[in-house]
Parts: sequence; structure tokens; C-alpha cells
Amino acid sequence: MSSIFTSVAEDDHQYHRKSEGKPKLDTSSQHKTKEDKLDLRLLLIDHYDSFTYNLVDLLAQICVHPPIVVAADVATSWEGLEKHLQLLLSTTSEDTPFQNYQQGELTSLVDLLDGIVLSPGPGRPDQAPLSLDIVRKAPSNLPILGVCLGHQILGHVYGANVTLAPNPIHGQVQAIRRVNGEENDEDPLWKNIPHFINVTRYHSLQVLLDYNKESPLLIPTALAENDNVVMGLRHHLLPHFGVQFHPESIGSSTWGPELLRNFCNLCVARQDSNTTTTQATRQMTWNTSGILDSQENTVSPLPVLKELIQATISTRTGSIHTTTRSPPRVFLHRIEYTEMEPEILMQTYLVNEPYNFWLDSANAETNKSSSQQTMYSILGAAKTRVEYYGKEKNDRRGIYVFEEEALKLHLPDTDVLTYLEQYHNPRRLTEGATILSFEKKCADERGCITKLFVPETELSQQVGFGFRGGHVGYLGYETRHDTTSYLEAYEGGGTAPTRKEKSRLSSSTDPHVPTAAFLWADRSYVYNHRNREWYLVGVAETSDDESAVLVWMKRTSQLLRRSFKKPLSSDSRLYQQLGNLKYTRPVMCKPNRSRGKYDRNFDSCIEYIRQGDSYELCLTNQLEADVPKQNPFELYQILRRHNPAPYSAYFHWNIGNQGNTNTPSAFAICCSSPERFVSVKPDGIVPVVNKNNKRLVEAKPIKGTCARVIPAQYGQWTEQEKRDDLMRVEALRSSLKDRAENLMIVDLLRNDLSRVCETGSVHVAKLMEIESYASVHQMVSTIRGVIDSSTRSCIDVLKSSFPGGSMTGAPKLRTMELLDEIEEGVGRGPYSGCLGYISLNGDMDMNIIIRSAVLTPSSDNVSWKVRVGAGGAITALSERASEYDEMLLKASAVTKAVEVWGRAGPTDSDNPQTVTSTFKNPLQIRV
Ligand SMILES: C=C(O[C@@H]1C=C(C(=O)O)C=C[C@H]1O)C(=O)O
Ligand SMILES: NC(=O)CC[C@H](N)C(=O)O
Repeated sequence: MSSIFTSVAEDDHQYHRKSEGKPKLDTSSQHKTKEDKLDLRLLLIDHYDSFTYNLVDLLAQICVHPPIVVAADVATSWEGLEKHLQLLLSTTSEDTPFQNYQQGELTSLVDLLDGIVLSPGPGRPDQAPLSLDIVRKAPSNLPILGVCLGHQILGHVYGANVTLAPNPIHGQVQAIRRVNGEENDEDPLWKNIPHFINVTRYHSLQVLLDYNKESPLLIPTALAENDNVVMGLRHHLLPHFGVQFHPESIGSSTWGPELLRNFCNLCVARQDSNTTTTQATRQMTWNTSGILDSQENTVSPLPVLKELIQATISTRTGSIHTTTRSPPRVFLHRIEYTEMEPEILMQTYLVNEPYNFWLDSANAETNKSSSQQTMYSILGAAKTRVEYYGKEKNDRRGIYVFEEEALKLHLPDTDVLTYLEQYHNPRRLTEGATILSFEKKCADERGCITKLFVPETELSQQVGFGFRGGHVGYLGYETRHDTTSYLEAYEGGGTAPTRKEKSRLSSSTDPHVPTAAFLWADRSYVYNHRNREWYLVGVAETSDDESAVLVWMKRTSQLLRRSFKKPLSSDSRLYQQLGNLKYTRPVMCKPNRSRGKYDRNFDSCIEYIRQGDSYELCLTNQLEADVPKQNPFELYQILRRHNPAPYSAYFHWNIGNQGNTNTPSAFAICCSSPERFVSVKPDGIVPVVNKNNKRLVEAKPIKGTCARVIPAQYGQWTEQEKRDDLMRVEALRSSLKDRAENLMIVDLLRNDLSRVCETGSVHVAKLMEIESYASVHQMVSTIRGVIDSSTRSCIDVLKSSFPGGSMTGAPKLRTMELLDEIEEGVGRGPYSGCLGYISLNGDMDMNIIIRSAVLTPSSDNVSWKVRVGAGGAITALSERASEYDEMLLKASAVTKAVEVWGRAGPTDSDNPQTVTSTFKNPLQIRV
């Protein structure tokens, strides 16, 4: 591993970042609080970058108050910004950028600010009117730090040319050197920073400085070693500083935070040198402490605009639902002496129910090193379900809640995350579960029960898993319209004509498949693949429910205790097919967009990157096939053998009863995903203080893929094949292109988690590790952070991080807009979204829906339309010729299984409708 990453937390017990070996903060004691933090008010203008909150997190570690973040499109001028801030100040409420400020404490913008940071972002400086105006009109003694796009904005304002850089460079860590010069030695931004440092670059544009000018306004402070691009600049008089690189990136972590500290110190020194901040000046000189003096007043506070005050923040952001209903009761029961296997339980009892699921750890048995978290299966069938149709399905918009086939609730204006929040907000979390045991001799189903309440703190250790019932389902990719709105509203943006225009672009998706869908899992089966232990998990909202749950548990326990290992009815048929599979056989799934079109799409991506509109785009395609109607569960069975993966899942929706419902939804998802999107769990590594309220958030993004060697003899490796395969691992590990792709997504996930996690808690636990699956090697990183679960829920985590950055690229919002256009407005549906559980104790585990088939019935109901999404990240280092192949390689993990399934053909038991009408499922009878 290259040395630039040595400051990454290898030791997961590290909660706050260490700063050993770094110079101490040089600040006057009156500005320090008890925790040595600086009492500064910084404003950060967010140009919708995917790294902004990494800056916010670092600044929040340095300052008492986290910076106030506002979107770059809240206004187009300094005056407009003032109005906007006045409005915010007058409506300070919970969950806004102002939550840390007292009402009435702040009276005017000028009094408020000690410094401004202009964030990085997509696009060109001339497209950022607000930031340009800030540089022109802010009080001249107010320090401004421009990062990347912000640096280019400074360049633009001060007359430098902003042009295309010699090469776009994204996610690469490179050496820069400081520019020597007497004035630069005094430069407070670079105080105590060595002359050569490594930093991460994400840019396509550059500021060209004219070194021949006699008295230049801008002075270069650092240059890139390899291409001499200006990496740092400052105004010759004003306290305006720019850095072209990203000090907040994990690849800059040795000196980046120091540079930000220096900026904060500079803001403190400016406070010291001003008795009243409104005495600003245009006549500037460096004073002895390296900070500018101010003499002239340029800005006066604006009166508060009464009519604007009336609009409240909570109506803009969609206020958080906090229901006062008490949390449901959870019951657990361990089944002793059963040899039941999850696949048999599904096949025998669950797949013929209209709504059922299996969150599988399909590789837990084949891969003994699989982690603790991926050794459980959660299975169940449900009576109550939630369907959500989002912005792209305007005719049916809203939430629909069904009990069996009866529509119980329609909320036309509610989005899925707001709906789920009612169940999973901090006030409704269960604090433990009742463990039930049944005495064997007791004949009565309702009697002879021992109950023991175990608090959550002990429960997870005792049973090993964190699922306590709740919602199991998925958020399709198009749920992104809602999370985008949340983000824009939080920062006060989304109102600019450019953004409004963009959000009108909507994608067409399959009408059979809701934008998001969840089952209410009140009776579930949890299986530990390692020790083969089974638990039943029941949820009761009322006392009637409670006695029904007890009966179900007792009956199920009795039934499963009698189960012995038996071969699956479909087993021999499936294995036979797998053995016959020829790996050279062409897939029958047809890509939606041909190689020629995909190549042109690739060119568009490269052009957007070249122009500075994106740093990385995850371009995708869909492959489609029509398969004669047969049992979709068999496709899943083939898939879990063919491509065993830790976040596999089967999700089956209404296939047996198509046509009987008020909404025409009917589909199945067969998923063999290797990727965790995000989980929320309690964890031993969290500090002991207030332990109950802390939960660990973990994302495990994958970026970097290469094909594995496929042994000539199915399942039998020669020594040479093993060696060749290992060589591919090493090639992937050291590939510049893949490391850059991965680094970008690591920084993006750090950003997304930093929006909700505690300041300083987000860290990279594992960087660029290689995991091997049936057909591919993958580069995987692990990012962790801590939330306070008394104020933040897993829904907040989803709001701040969905969709997973590995499926979008960076910067996320702009890149999603570009992809919409490139992918011709064809919605991705469940593919690229996430699937998993949201548990009633506040735990969550969501995968990324990739390596998956989504099945919907054809209009005549005689065949399945099978869709397999696949794609890959495009960066400046990508090659056109290999991207289409990489997409096909990823798809092939699934398309081969579809091919086998299609060849197997229907059997007599493949008509679920007949089965459900004759089969009385002993486990699903509800009393
Ligand atoms: C887009 C897919 O995969 C994503 C892209 C990857 C890559 O670019 O290397 C790796 C894993 C996924 O995050 C897919 O499988 O369809
Ligand atoms: N990271 C950034 O801020 C990028 C700035 C600009 N869009 C560029 O590509 O150069």
C-alpha cells in the first residue's frame, strides 16, 4: 500500500482521528473552549459537491460551531445570500444548519461570519454566480478559502484565465511543492506545512496565472510536481486563498487537515485584529501577524424581511414524523434440534405465499472467512406491504399500504422515507425483546410459555444478530429524486432555474415494479449459517397480535423441530443444469444499448469529465430476456449456487395473485450482490460513554473490478490457474485506474456519512482490499462512523446517502443528471438501489442491488421479462474498449443463471396460483 495512505485508520478502535506528530494549533487562548476548539462562525457554500461534508466534518472538529452550509443556488448575489441567511436566522429550528445557534443570537450576516469556504464542485467558475459575488462583495477583511472549484472562482474573479488542465486528474494522490518567495514564507495558510506534500486531485480545469504581469493580483503558492498546474494561490492583499487540490480527501489526510486549521487560525487572528467586524477596508496590507488590517466599512446589515420569515424551515425540509405510539413488542424464540435448511424452508413453506423474502448470506458456507455480519439469513412471508410510487410514476404517486389485498392507506404526498420514519424514528425503537420458551409436554398452543425480557444491550450478544422484525424491502434507484430534494432543502437550494429544470427530467420504469416496496416482517425466521441455529422473530403491535404471535411461534417451533435434513426437490435438476453449463456459450440476454451506443455513451462520459462536469460516472445498461413462465425461486436457487455472494436476496411480490390487486405490481428480484450499501448496528468498538445511544454506521463500497480466471474444469483449479488468478488480484490491487475509482467513492461515502454521523467519527477502516467472487475480483473499502441513535435514525442515514455512490459516481447530484441523459431516460428501477432490512431496534442492513435479475410478467402472462442491470465506473483513466466488456462480465454472473433456468423449463409445480389454492401453509395460518 502506498505511503500516502499511512494515516488512514488501520485500527478500528480509533474513534477520533489522531494528530500525533503534527504541529499544535497556534491560537490565542481566549478563543479556545474547554475542548480546545475555536469559537468561529464559518459559512460554507456548497456547489453540490460530493466531498463538501468532508470539509464540514474537518472544520467542525476544529471549531465549536460546525460551519453553516448553504447551497450555491440559494441566491445569485451577496445581497440575496444575506436575505437567505436572515431568513434562516429568524426561523432557526431543529435539524437545520443553524441548530447549534441560539434563536436571536445572530442578528446580521456581517456579525455572524468569521470566514467563508467555497466548496469544490462540478462545472466552471462562471456557472457559480453567488460565489463570484461573494468574492467581490464580502467584507474585504473576511478570510475566504476556495477549494478546487472555489480556487477557480477566485482565479476567475481576479482576472486569471480558467482553462482546461493539461489532463483531467481525478482521485489521484500526487506530489505538490510550495512556491518559494519571501511573501509566501509569511503565508499563514501554509504555516508549518512542508514544502513537498502529497494531496488528492479532482479537477479538469486549472487557473492559469500570468507570471509576467508586473503587479499580479494573484500569487501562486504551490504547484503540482508532474504538470506544474497551480495548486495553491492567494490574493496579494486580501485574505483570499485557493487550493486546487482537496485537503479533505482521505488521500490528503497527512497535511490537509493542518491547512484547514491554518485557515481557521487565520479567521481567529482576524477576529483579534477587529474590534468591530463591520469596520472593513479595501486598503489592505499584511500586518505583523500575517493577517490583514481593516479600516473601511463596506457592508451594512440588511433589515430582516418580515414576509420571508413566515416560511419555516420545517415545511421546506418536510418535518420529521415523531409518532408517540409506543414501540411494538418483539418476541424471539430459539428452535432446538432442527436440521431445517433455509432453502428448504423457503421452498416448502414460503415461496408460494404471495409476498415473501429471503435475505440470504449465500456465500457464508463456501467462504469461511465471511464476516460475522454476513452469516445470517432472514426469511419470511408477509401480510402487510407498502408500495411507493415516486416522482417518475406521477399517475400513481404516493404510498399505498395493503393488508393482504385490501388497500388500507393511501398517502399521495408522502415519500417512502418519510413513511418509514414513523416506524423507525428514535422515539419508537424497541429496547429489548421477550425470549420465549415452550414446554414440550404442554398440549395447549397458548399455554406453557416461559417469558424473559432481555434488554437490547444484552440481546445482540446473546443471539448474535440484530434483526427484530420491521421492514424488509428495497429502495429503487428512482427514490433518488426524494433524497435529492431532502439534500437541496436542507441546504436551502434546489430553487434555481437550472436545478428545477434538471429535476423535471424523469425516467421511465416498469409499471409492474414500485419505485420502492417493503414488507412488514412481523413473523420472520433467522438462520445462522455457521452454527445452524434458527430463531423465530415475532412482532406484536396489539395484545391480540401478541397471542397470535405466540401461537405461531409455538406451532412453528414444533413443526420445525421435527425437520431433518433432506435433499431439495429441485436439487438434482438444478445441479445437473449447472454441470452442463458451457461458459463459452453466448448469453441470450440482449443488452438494451448496443456496443456501438455504449461506446458513444462512454465518449460522452469522457467529454463530461474533460469539461469538469463529473469526476466519475457509473454508466449502466440493462440486458433483457423473455423466459417462458416458470418458478422464479428456481432462478434464485441457481444464482445462489452459481454466484454465491454475501448480500444475496430473493424478494417475491404478488406473483401468484396477479390481477387481484388494486395496483398491478408483480415481480421478483433474484439478487447475488457482493456489495453492502450501508448498515447500522450497535458495536463493541464504540466508546463506553453513553454506549446505548451510539450506533455504528458502515458502508462497504466496491469500485475496481477484474475478471477471475475460470478453471477449464468446472470447479477444479490447476496450480497454474491458481497462480494466474492471484496475479490478477495483484494487478487489480496496484492498478492506478482502479485505485483512483475507489478513492473517489471512499471520499464520497465519507461525505455522505459525515452528514449524519458525529463529528470526527467517520473514518476509513479498510482501504482498497480485494475480495474474490465466482467470476470477479473486487476492490472494496470500508467506511465507518457513529450516529447518536437518540437523535438520528437509520432513515436519516438513508436520506443522506441514497443512492449508493458506487452506482452514481461523483459528484453525485450532477452525475446522476448526466447519467439520466446518457442512459436515455430509461429508469434503472430496483437495480442500483438497495435491498435489506430496517429493524425495529434501529439496526439496518442494506445491500446495493447489483448482479441481480428483476422479473416481471409479460402482458399475456405466459412469460417473464427478465432484466439484468450492469455497468461500471468511467473515469478519465478508463478505456473505451474494456468498459463494455466489464459491463458484460458483471452481467454474466446473472445472465448465465438465467440461461440455465430458461433451459431447465417449467415443471408441474411451477404455477404458483394452483399451489396457493390447494396448499394450506401450516406456518402462515394467522389466528
Ligand atoms: C455497476 C455495477 O457494479 C458497480 C461498479 C463497480 C466497478 O465499477 O468496478 C463495482 C461494483 C459496483 O459498485 C454492476 O455490477 O452492475
Ligand atoms: N473538484 C472540483 O471542484 C472540480 C472543479 C472543476 N469542475 C474542475 O473539474 O476542474
